[in-house]
Amino acid sequence: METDLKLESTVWVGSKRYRAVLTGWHFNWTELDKKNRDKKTISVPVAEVVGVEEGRVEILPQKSIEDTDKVFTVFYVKRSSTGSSYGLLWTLGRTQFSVPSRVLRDQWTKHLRAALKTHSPVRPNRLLVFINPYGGKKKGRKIYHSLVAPLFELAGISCHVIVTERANQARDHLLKKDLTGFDGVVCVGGDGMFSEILHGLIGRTQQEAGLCENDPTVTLQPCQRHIGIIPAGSTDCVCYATVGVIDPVTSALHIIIGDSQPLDVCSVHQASGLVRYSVSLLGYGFYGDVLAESEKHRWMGPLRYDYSGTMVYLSNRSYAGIVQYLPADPLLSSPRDRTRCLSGCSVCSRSTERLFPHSSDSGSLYSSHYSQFSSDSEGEWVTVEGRFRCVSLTCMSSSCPKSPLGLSPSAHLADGTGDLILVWDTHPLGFLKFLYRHTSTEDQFDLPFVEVHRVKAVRFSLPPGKEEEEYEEIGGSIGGMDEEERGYIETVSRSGSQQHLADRGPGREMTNVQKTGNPFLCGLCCSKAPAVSVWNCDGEILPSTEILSRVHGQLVRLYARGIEDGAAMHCSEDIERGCTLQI
Ligand SMILES: CCCCCCCCCCCCC/C=C/[C@@H](O)[C@H](COP(=O)(O)O)NC(=O)CCCCC
Ligand SMILES: Nc1ncnc2c1ncn2[C@@H]1O[C@H](COP(=O)(O)OP(=O)(O)O)[C@@H](O)[C@H]1O
Ligand SMILES: [Ca+2]
Repeated sequence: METDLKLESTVWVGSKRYRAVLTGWHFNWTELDKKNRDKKTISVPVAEVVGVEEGRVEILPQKSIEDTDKVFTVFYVKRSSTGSSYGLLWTLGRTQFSVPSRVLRDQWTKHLRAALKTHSPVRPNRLLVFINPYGGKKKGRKIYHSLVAPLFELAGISCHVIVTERANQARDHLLKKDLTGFDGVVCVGGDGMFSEILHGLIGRTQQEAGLCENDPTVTLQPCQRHIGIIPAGSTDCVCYATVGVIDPVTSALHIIIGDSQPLDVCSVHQASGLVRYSVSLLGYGFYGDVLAESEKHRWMGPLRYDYSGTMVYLSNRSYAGIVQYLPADPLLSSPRDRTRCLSGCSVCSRSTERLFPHSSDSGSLYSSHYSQFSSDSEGEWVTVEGRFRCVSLTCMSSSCPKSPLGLSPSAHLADGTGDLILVWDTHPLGFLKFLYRHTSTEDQFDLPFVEVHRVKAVRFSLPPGKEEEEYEEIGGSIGGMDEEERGYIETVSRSGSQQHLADRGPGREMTNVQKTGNPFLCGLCCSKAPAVSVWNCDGEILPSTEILSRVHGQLVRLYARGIEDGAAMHCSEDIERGCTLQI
C-alpha cells in the first residue's frame, strides 16, 4: 500500500530546481544545482499537510486561483516561535510547484491526497461549530469567517455553523439534537463557551451510556467526539494551556490535522447532585469574588478582570472554611517538581496506562470501565481548617496570557489529578506577592502562607454557624473580634497535629487595612465583610458553597497536542520522544 504512494520527480519552485520525494509519511524537496554543503531539504510530515490544490492557489488573507495546468500548490503547517519560551505559533505554509507536464501534476496531486487519507486517518470530516458573538472583544464571527472557515474549506472539512443567540444554546443543542455524522465540536469563544460544549458533550455521553451524573462516585464515560477551541474570549485559558498560544490559525490547524489531547475534568457536586464540571479553575475566595465583581462590568470586555481583580484585592478579604482532600500518589509526580507538561508528556502517557489498564488502543479506551475513585478509601482524606485568601483547584496548569506559567505550572493535562492551592490568610503585601508571581517565573508556592497538593478529590464546607452568617464582623477588638477569630492565629488541624497560622508567614500586626477589609476605610465606621465567598467554576458562579469535587482522568479530548516547546524544536530528538521539561 505504502509503495503505491511513493513518488519522485524534478519540480521547480520559482526559478529554482528541486528533487521532490513523497515517501508515504513525508513529503520532501531538496534544491538541486547547489554545492553539497548548502543543500537544503524541506521536509513536511504528511500528517501536517493541510491540503493540495491544482494551480497557483492562495488562501489567506484572500482566496485566489490561477488555473495553470503544470502547477500544484501544497499547504502545510509551518512553525514559528512566539518569542515567549513556550508555545509555537503555527501558520499556513504554502509552496507552489511547477512540473513539466499536466500528467505529472495530476500524479502529484493524486498521490499527495491519497497519502493524506492513508497517513492522516484521524482528521475530522464534519464539524459542528458554535460561535459566541459576544465573547471577549466580540470578534468571534469575524475571526471564524476570515481566518478559520477558509482553512476548513481548503482541508475539505464540512461545517455546520451556529451563531448562538443565548447563553447555553450550544450546551442544549449538544444535549438534545441529532449529532450523527459530526466528528467533533468547535467553539469560537472563551472559557465560558468551551464550558458549554464540555457540559453538552459530557452530559450527552453519560445519557447515552445510561450513567447518572448526579452520583459523585460513578465512573463517567469518556467522550468520543473531540472539542476544538478557536480562541475569541477574555481569558482563553483552556486554549493557552493546551496549545501554548492564543491564535485562531494555530488552533484551526490543530483541528484540521486531527490532533488529539486528552484532558482531565473535575466534577463538582453538592448534596443534591451534580452542579457543574471544571477544567481550568474552581476557585473560592479571591477568584470567586473577582468573577462576581467582574460580572457587573461585562461591558469592559476582557479588561473587566483587571479592574475587578484590583478592586477585590483592595477589599482585602479572607474566608473561613474546612478543606478536605484526597492526595494523589506522591510517587507519580508532584506539583513542586518544577517540570512542565509538554506535548508527548511522559507522566500523562503513563497515566493513560494506569487509567485505562485494559486498553491496547484508543478505540477500546472509550469502552473500558475503570475506577479512579471508588477504590480510594475514606481514611486517606486530609482535613485542614482555617481562614483562606483563596482555595483553588485546577486539573491543568491553567496558564493564560495573564499568567504564562499558570496557576499551577507543573500540573498535567491528562494525569487524572488536580492541584489544590491553599492560600492562607496573610497580610495584603504577602498576597500581592503571591498574585504577582503568577506573572513571572518566580515560584508562587514558595511562600510560607501557600500550600499546594496534588489531589484526586476535594471537599469544601463552612465551619458550623458560618452557613447562616451573611456578614461577619471584622477588625480585631474594634469590630468585636479577637485575633484568633480573624485568622491571624488560626488553628489548623491536620492528622491530629496543631499548627498556628501565625507561624506560616509574616504580618501578625494588624493594620487598619486588615481590620476593615478595605484600605479606603478607617476601621471605625465599616467593620462588616461578607462571611462567605462564591465559587468561580471556569468563569461561572456556582449556586452552592459546600461542594465535593473529583478529578475524572482524560474525560474529554481536544483537537490539540499540548504545548510544543519552542526551545526544544531545535532538537528533533526531544520532540520525538516528547518531554516533561525542567522549568
Ligand atoms: C498583580 C498581578 C495579578 C495577576 C494575577 C494573575 C492570576 C491569573 C490566574 C488566571 C487563572 C485563570 C484561570 C481561568 C479561568 C477562566 O475559566 C475564567 C473564565 O474565563 P472567560 O470565559 O474567558 O471569561 N476566568 C476567570 O475567572 C478570570 C480570573 C482572573 C483573575 C485575575
Ligand atoms: N449569544 C449569546 N448571548 C449571551 N451569552 C452567550 C451567548 N452565547 C454564549 N454565551 C455565554 O457567554 C458566556 C461568556 O462567553 P465566552 O465566550 O467564554 O466569553 P468571555 O471569555 O468573554 O467570558 C458563556 O458563559 C456563554 O454561556
Ligand atoms: Ca491533571
